[in-house]
Amino acid sequence: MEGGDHLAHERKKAQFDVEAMKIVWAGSRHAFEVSDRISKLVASDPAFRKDNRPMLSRKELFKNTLRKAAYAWKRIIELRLSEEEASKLRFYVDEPAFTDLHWGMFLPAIKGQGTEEQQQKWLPLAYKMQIIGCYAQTELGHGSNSSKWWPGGLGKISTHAVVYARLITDGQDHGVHGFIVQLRSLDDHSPLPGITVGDIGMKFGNGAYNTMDNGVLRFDHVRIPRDQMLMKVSQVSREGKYSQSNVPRQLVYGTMVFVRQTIVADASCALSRAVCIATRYSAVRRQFGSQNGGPETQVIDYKTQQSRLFPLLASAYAFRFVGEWLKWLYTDVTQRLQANDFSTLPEAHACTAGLKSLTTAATADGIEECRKLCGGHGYLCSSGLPELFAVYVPACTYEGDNTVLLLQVARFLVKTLSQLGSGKQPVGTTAYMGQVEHLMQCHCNVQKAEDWLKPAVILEAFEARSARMSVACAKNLSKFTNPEEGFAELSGDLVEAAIAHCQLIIVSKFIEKLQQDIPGKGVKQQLGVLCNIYALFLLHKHQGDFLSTGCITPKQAYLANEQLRALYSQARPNAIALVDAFNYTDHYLGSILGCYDGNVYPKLYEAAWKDPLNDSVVPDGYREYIWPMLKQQLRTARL
Ligand SMILES: CC(C)(COP(=O)(O)OP(=O)(O)OC[C@H]1O[C@@H](n2cnc3c(N)ncnc32)[C@H](O)[C@@H]1OP(=O)(O)O)[C@@H](O)C(=O)NCCC(=O)NCCSC(=O)/C=C/CC(=O)O
Ligand SMILES: Cc1cc2nc3c(=O)[nH]c(=O)nc-3n(C[C@H](O)[C@H](O)[C@H](O)COP(=O)(O)OP(=O)(O)OC[C@H]3O[C@@H](n4cnc5c(N)ncnc54)[C@H](O)[C@@H]3O)c2cc1C
Repeated sequence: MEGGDHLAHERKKAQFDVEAMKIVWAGSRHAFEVSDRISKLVASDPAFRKDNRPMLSRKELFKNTLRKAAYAWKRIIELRLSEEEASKLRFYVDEPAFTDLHWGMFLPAIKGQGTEEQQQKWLPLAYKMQIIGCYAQTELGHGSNSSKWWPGGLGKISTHAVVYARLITDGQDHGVHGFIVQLRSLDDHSPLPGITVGDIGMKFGNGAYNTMDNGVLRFDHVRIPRDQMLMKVSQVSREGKYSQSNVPRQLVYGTMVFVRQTIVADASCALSRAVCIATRYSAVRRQFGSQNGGPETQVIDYKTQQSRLFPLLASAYAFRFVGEWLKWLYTDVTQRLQANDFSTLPEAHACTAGLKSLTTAATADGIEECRKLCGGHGYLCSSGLPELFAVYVPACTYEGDNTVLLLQVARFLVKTLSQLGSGKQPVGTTAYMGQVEHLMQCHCNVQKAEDWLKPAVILEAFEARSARMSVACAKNLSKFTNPEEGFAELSGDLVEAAIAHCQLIIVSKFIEKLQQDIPGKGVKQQLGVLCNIYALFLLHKHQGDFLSTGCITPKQAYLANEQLRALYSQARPNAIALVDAFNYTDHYLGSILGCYDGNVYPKLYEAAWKDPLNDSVVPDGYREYIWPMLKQQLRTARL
């Protein structure tokens, strides 16, 4: 390796089998092999180069994305890639594009809400990319009748859209329904009569999400054929008669449940990527602390650096496992829906909404923290972190604003509690509410720091905190005569209760993961350390909740923090190997600071000279603006 492996000494410190951890991270040997093969395929193909993105104008950037998308599709066909491989290829190309919405929302919306007949008609066209679709729900203003605004892929490329609009028959408003609408001619791509469509303009960050054509759409007397209304949930007959299938109306929002579940898995990817960069760089970077003329301290050895970095490393793993579980939950609810069992839909909605909110918020904040952990160099585009942040941060808003989603979770929690009175036993992620009487009065029995390593102790503390916060909200709500008024007044507390519940889910799924058989020397032990870091970090951060609800004492909070410090020391020698287990190529990371060999400084130096500003020694504009100014100063000085 050119320049040698500057992190080799760190890799030797690992106390576990990194190859085995790679399989755990990927989810299975098969998933690992697909991911490994496809990531290398993308990394080795110059057509997928991405380091020039920050330098390109919007038009160049967008055209480049179209080129990459077409080339990716060509490779998918040539190599006869499976759906799984093709989706990995798009993932590793790592550039937001209209194809994300085509595959990620347009197709799932038709699958989830279209009748068999509609699926047979539209899906083959979409699978072969003979039509390109987007998902048009959000409006410019309020309501479902102004202009669509934001849909990705809509602005310049989509030929079709699933449009959400109010259905009115015989003067009666039946609420929002999905319709497949053709937007553009399949011959010359011009908008069809009555359709106004275009891009909404530049977004946050240079390059970044500007590869996407988020769009605006208006209709003027556009006729949508009756059979293009998605009719699985409700139907309109030829005579204009409206009817509903014997299924919950909420299925209209099913695409969001699907996509939110994928967003949780994506959060672990984005966070792990930032953490990989910050961890490798923290091991390379030395700053101060030299004794007797020896080398300066690696910044990763500073406890403050560890207390900021290692919880993020642990969160990346936690989100990975909760994402895996959420995928299982989604598959389970889908199978039940097919068998007309709708009982788990509200829980699936609450879990996907809440976990989407929690994981995206923590990831967006985590990426920014990683930038700061890399000091000044983190601010350079070549660190990969500014672009990653700019691309990632809208995840806190799209697919439902995070606060709005937490309010959905809060409604579910309040409903669950109110049903306890009627004897309905909560199941799944709310099963703990069934022991609410115990959880309202139990005492944490931690007496020494190591007691905090017991999974049962951690679980009970998180369950008690969540139950007590939800019960407090329910009690306060009961004081209002108008429940909606009460909900609005107490929404801040309700959001906090929802956060406590979702944190409990993540912690409990990490603990459940550790109860499985996990092969590989030291792998389970390292995951145990990360699980405890994740749980105790949350406990430390939210100790106000735990203390004010009386779940723990101040002494126990102190002991949790003491244990946390000890866990950081255990994680330290394994840190580099734990990020190597993500198996990211340098191409995917897109970061000089995070490169595998840790040969950061020569690469930074070399990259600087490639900046277009360094093409000439004297910059454009010097003669025009600076030289006359200097000359003027010179003249004044001589006078
Ligand atoms: C779905 C919204 C718009 C509904 O709002 P509203 O009409 O006010 O209804 P309620 O919030 O009162 O809910 C009624 C009822 O339905 C349940 N419910 C809500 N959502 C779902 C769901 N997804 N699945 C199942 N059930 C659901 C809710 O619990 C209530 O049940 P009750 O038993 O209590 O009656 C609103 O809730 C919402 O989700 N807003 C967010 C809008 C959103 O996510 N938009 C996404 C646009 S696409 C996008 O952003 C794409 C991004 C790009 C990319 O992903 O790359
Ligand atoms: C990059 C990007 C891509 C997108 N892609 C798509 C797409 O492909 N298709 C599509 O249809 N849409 C898309 N969207 C739109 C996205 O789904 C919406 O922006 C999102 O759902 C939030 O809705 P809003 O913009 O109307 O925010 P608002 O609802 O106006 O939120 C503004 C503020 O009000 C608060 N608020 C709103 N309602 C409540 C409430 N009931 N109680 C308390 N507080 C509240 C919110 O918390 C927030 O702080 C995209 C958005 C972005 C940024």
